[in-house]
Amino acid sequence: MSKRKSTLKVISVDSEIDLVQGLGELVKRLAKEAFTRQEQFHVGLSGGSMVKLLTKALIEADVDTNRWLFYFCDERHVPENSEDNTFHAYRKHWKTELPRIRDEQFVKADTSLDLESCASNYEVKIRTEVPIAGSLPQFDLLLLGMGPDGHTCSLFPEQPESLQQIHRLVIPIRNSPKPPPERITFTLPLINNARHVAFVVTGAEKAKVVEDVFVEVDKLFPAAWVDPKNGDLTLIVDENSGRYVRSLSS
Ligand SMILES: O=C1O[C@H](COP(=O)(O)O)[C@@H](O)[C@H](O)[C@H]1O
Repeated sequence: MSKRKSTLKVISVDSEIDLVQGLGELVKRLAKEAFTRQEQFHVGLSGGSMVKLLTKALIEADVDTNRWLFYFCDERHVPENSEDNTFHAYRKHWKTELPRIRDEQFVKADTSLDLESCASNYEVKIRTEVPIAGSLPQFDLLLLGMGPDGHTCSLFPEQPESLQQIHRLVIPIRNSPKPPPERITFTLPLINNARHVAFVVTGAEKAKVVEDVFVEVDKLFPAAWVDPKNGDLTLIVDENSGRYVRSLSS
């Protein structure tokens, strides 16, 4: 029996140009599908390498983002104008590269609140904005990255208790092994209620963990817990990170 309930689709590409194209096609298709059900397309963003890749993908796909709403699967608890803040990173790029995306399309965390309030306040915003399915908010798409240690969002292998959270949808993270130390993050119940979760993972230093997570489904790695219960799971890898998962690609 498969170790995962969802079916994994692997898109393995040979260049960044192809990766950007594949990501652009995916988001465009999922947005179109969402608009057959509802007025808005609800997308959860990750930080790190995703910022530049998604920016390029949206430009390349030349997609109308007018009715998209952007959320943050995790956020660093730092001032909004800090270089470490994920909203700041997107805003900085999109202001010049995707100027049609408006500030009010971001549903962002209020990092001026204390850490605990920042997490609980963001959960309330998500419960208010995102359509509900099975009593939980259901994102149309979550775009996730994965670190070389197998962390995703701000769920880290050193903090396995964060994977056991069943009541809260957004939790505070203290002493994050990766700086900055204070963050908030989506939890597994929210992540696994999404209609579609897509990981985008690049770089040779992640090849082994990609195998551990997506072939072995080794639960030592938080990313291996991502398994949308009624949704689809896609992995987009480049020639370096995807070295050991070629056999899974369609
Ligand atoms: O700290 C974080 O790291 C992960 C992975 O980042 P990457 O640069 O290795 O792709 C990212 O997905 C997450 O949002 C971020 O807070």
